[in-house]
Amino acid sequence: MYSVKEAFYSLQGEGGQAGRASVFCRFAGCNLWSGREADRVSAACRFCDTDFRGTDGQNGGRFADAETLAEHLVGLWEGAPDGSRPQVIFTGGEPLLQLDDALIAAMHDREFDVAVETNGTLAAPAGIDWLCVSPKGDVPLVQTRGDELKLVHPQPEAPPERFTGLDFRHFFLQPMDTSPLGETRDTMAATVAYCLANPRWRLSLQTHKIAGID
Ligand SMILES: C[S@@+](CC[C@H](N)C(=O)[O-])C[C@H]1O[C@@H](n2cnc3c(N)ncnc32)[C@H](O)[C@@H]1O
Ligand SMILES: Nc1nc2[nH]cc(C(=O)O)c2c(=O)[nH]1
Ligand code: SF4
Ligand SMILES: [Mg+2]
Repeated sequence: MYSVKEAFYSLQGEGGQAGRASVFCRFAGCNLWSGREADRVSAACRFCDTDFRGTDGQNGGRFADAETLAEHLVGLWEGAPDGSRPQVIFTGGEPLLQLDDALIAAMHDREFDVAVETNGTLAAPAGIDWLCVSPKGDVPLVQTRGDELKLVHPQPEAPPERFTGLDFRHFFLQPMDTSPLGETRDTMAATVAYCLANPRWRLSLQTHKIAGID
């Protein structure tokens, strides 16, 4: 059984695949925050910009098996058959609490590339085509390889230097959106300055927020 908060067709907003049309599957639940505002200050991850509680969002629900969920997600693809590969992005919440070999295989059977956005606290299954790991504070990192490491910045307990030795093809620094915290801190300047001084890091902006899309 899979619990999905919401699913939708949009453009990947962040990281090295930014701008690519994708079906998003947002799983319900996370191991670093309950999702309740009252718990935010005491959570292991405190700056989350996402509502991942329950299964009541657009195209959300509970799905009995991988084939059923895969059919549901394929049905949300709106792109023309132009020779490009369709992509599904599994996110959340924390997708690695639910994503398994059967669901990856079911999407591959339907000719979809599989991308994942994870906090890196759980080992990723094999066969993921684009793995994005986004470490959180002082929480131990288990998944130390992947396609991109996308660090939200600044996090006093997660300085970028801690991660440059890891096995990733791309290193992105993404300015923290402080609006979920009810703050208006300028995180952009520090993020730009770090990338200018440390050129193996590239700037990742949340372009979907600029574009006004999901
Ligand atoms: C909502 S998380 C879900 C996937 C997974 N739990 C994770 O943290 O990577 C998706 C992406 O949004 C990023 N993110 C969450 N809150 C953010 C914020 N306030 N500002 C910038 N990025 C944020 C996360 O770091 C992650 O890369
Ligand atoms: N457009 C868009 N791109 C995204 N990339 C990662 C997202 C996420 O919440 O995991 C996200 C999202 O929520 N929307
Ligand atoms: S780990 Fe990801 S989904 Fe969980 S609270 Fe943090 S940003 Fe949100
Ligand atoms: Mg998001």
